[in-house]
Amino acid sequence: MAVVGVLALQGSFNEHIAALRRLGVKGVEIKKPEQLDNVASLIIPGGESTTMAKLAQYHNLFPALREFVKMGKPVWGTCAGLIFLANKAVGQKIGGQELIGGLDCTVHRNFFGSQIQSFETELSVPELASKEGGPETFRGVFIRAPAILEVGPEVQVLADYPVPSNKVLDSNSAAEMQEEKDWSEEKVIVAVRQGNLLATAFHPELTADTRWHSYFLKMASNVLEEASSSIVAVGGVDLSLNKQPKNDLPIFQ
Ligand SMILES: NC(=O)CC[C@H](N)C(=O)O
Repeated sequence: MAVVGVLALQGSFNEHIAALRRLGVKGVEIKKPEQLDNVASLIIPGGESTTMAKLAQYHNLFPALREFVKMGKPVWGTCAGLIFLANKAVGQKIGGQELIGGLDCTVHRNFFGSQIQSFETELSVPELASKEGGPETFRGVFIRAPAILEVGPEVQVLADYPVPSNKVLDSNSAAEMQEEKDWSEEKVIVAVRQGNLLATAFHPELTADTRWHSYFLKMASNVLEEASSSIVAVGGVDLSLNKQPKNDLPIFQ
């Protein structure tokens, strides 16, 4: 199994590396653009997306990260990493922040409120249920978490979470949301997959449950296998790695 790169600018990269280690897989820290050449897949951890974006700009990582995504290499973004991968982010500071883009969705950066409105919940994730009938629920750790408000047609929703419908419209704090008794329910999306991209609004690396990491490793090996078989199919010209994301550039707000 090839090593997995973990973007190590800020946030929970050590926890991702430890989770990979528990599965017998080596995670390597990525801090510079050229280090991306040594890995076949990448995890972008949670943390503080504006800080991470500033550090990524400082190290000139954005062009290489966009190229990595565009080439169809497997990438998983957790929490701030999800924000990084989104084509469009709302609820940001004026001026916004640079994104990698590629994931056809609109993400709300602090949808569930501030740090003190962080929470844990059991999520239903049918994709994680084992064939032997293992649990399909997963303990979602949401820390100042984003939520996905809209997805494009190529995005597969893996998990969602119920919230009051007016919350989706005007994004009050999670505390206000709990106080409103007579809310009608709507759902926001908290885990998605789009081809080579996986994104979760919560932090699987902060739990002892490695099923999301296993899911990503399996997804990555399938994506890479498909890519290498298409190289053989077209005599050395890898068409699958020239796929363009739906929207070429992320929108900054
Ligand atoms: N836990 C997290 O990764 C929080 C992400 C945070 N909402 C941000 O904008 O960076």
